[in-house]
Amino acid sequence: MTAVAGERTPVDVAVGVLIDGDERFLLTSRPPGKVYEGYWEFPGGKLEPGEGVEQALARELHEELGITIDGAERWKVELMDYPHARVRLHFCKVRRWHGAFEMREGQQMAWEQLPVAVRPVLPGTVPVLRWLAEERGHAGLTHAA
Ligand SMILES: Nc1nc2c([nH]c(=O)n2[C@H]2C[C@H](O)[C@@H](COP(=O)(O)OP(=O)(O)OP(=O)(O)O)O2)c(=O)[nH]1
Repeated sequence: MTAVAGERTPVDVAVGVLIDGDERFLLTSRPPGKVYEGYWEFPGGKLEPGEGVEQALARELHEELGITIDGAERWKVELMDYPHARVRLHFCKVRRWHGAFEMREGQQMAWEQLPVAVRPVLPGTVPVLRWLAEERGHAGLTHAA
């Protein structure tokens, strides 16, 4: 059977754009053993059956980072086609959380400003950096090539 990219059913993914009091945003590196290992992204993960976006986001951020979020604001939705999957990314801004950060999957974390210092960033992360740049009136590069 031939799989045509456009025909694949997208997998819904909840993604958190955590923003601190200095307007820095949190990036995490993809853990060892996952596709795009070592690439930097906004933390999150796939919705489980029956879950909503906010619920999945709260669960994933707790599982991966050890924090409990106090609300999330839906921001943007983006469809991405990768060779391994077609994903619908639900980006949510998170400004309040509690608990200490623990990298529970062996990933790394970095609080970033534009342009982002860490590299490489995941392809699905690039548009988010552009939206942040637009909101913030940041001209020029958003990340290193
Ligand atoms: N978390 C996250 N995933 C992203 C971003 N951009 C982007 O294209 N993706 C893609 C990569 C993956 O194909 C998918 C997220 O799936 P994942 O494998 O990280 O999710 P998961 O934690 O549920 O993984 P698993 O349990 O199936 O191993 O979304 C992003 O900024 N953050």
